[in-house]
Amino acid sequence: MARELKVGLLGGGSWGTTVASLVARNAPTTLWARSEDTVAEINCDHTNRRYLPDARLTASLRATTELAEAVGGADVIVFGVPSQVTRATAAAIRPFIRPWVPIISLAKGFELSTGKRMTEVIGEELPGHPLGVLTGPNLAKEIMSGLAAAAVLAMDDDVIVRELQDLFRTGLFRVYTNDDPVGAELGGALKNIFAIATGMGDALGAGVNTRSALLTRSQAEMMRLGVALGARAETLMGLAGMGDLLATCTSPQSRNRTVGLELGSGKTIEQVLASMSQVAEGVKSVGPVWEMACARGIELPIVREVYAVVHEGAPATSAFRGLLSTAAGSEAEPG
Ligand SMILES: NC(=O)C1=CN([C@@H]2O[C@H](COP(=O)(O)OP(=O)(O)OC[C@H]3O[C@@H](n4cnc5c(N)ncnc54)[C@H](OP(=O)(O)O)[C@@H]3O)[C@@H](O)[C@H]2O)C=CC1
Ligand SMILES: O=C(CO)COP(=O)(O)O
Repeated sequence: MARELKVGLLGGGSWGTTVASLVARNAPTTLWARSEDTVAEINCDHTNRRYLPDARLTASLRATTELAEAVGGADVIVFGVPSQVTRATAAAIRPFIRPWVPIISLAKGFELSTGKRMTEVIGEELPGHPLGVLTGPNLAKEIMSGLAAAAVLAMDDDVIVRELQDLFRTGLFRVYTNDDPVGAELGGALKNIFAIATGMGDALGAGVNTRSALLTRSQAEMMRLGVALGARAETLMGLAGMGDLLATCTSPQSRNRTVGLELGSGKTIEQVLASMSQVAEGVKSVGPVWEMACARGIELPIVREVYAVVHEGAPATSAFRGLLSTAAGSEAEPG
């Protein structure tokens, strides 16, 4: 079944290119990137050195700068652009896509202006399409270097999700189905904020005990807000939540953790962003997430401290003083 489907994937960065290369092993796949150089390199050399310096891509993967060519004949569309350009990209493909084609989102962020999840944004711009997310502890460069990984493909429709599972999986990329797309999407987006916190702590010399406490309390914050926003707790305990939290908070490859490391070393957020050429979604997500928590009266001490460093110019050292000064009551309570 999967071999008969044509796939159009939007986004020629680290993750869009990685997923396109995996899917191209299973089905004809066309990747859209806005850069002519990236497209020419993928088609001629089967590489995308700017984002995946050492990776060799599946030779059958085709790339184009034309949206119509990527999505016009596609049976499945995959969104791999950063969250803040997802709405514009969805609007731009509207004239070209066929009705009822399933759309899978890879992005792990919230829209800055609305606080919406990416499948909400895509659904508003492209109504009438089955929507899903592919997410989990999936560092692009690791996967392209041939190391095994696992992900969840989450959709409300359990027939479509099983048909699409075969598109994404390979021998080393295990794809589990999941019927809680809201929870899977929230887990992937929320963990980025905690990776910034972990990076700050590591830069300040946190020990293994401290980091373990921070990760565990991060998981508790993810559960508190995630469940209030409609996630199922078991989804947040799985690959899309706990799994991705562990990967992103501990890997030197994580861009969000790197942002935290740099903030912890004393740089301002402006200096950190000026030195980065890749997206770290947690920087934009922390504002909407903090607002959602405040609006619901949900206490998230770690998110509060990351917000203060990113948006209010507070030093990372004061974030840790702030966390330590929060009274430790019952483990079931915030703090
Ligand atoms: N990297 C990873 O390991 C993983 C990332 N993700 C998620 O995937 C999403 C994409 O991240 P990733 O691929 O890593 O990002 P990268 O920073 O590696 O690449 C960003 C891509 O977006 C493109 N882009 C930027 N602005 C625009 C725009 N205005 N219109 C169209 N395209 C644009 C860039 O194009 P150009 O090169 O022309 O600037 C580039 O192709 C994020 O939400 C991320 O959280 C999820 C799992 C793993
Ligand atoms: O989502 C990711 C791993 O699952 C990638 O994390 P970063 O965006 O922090 O690199």
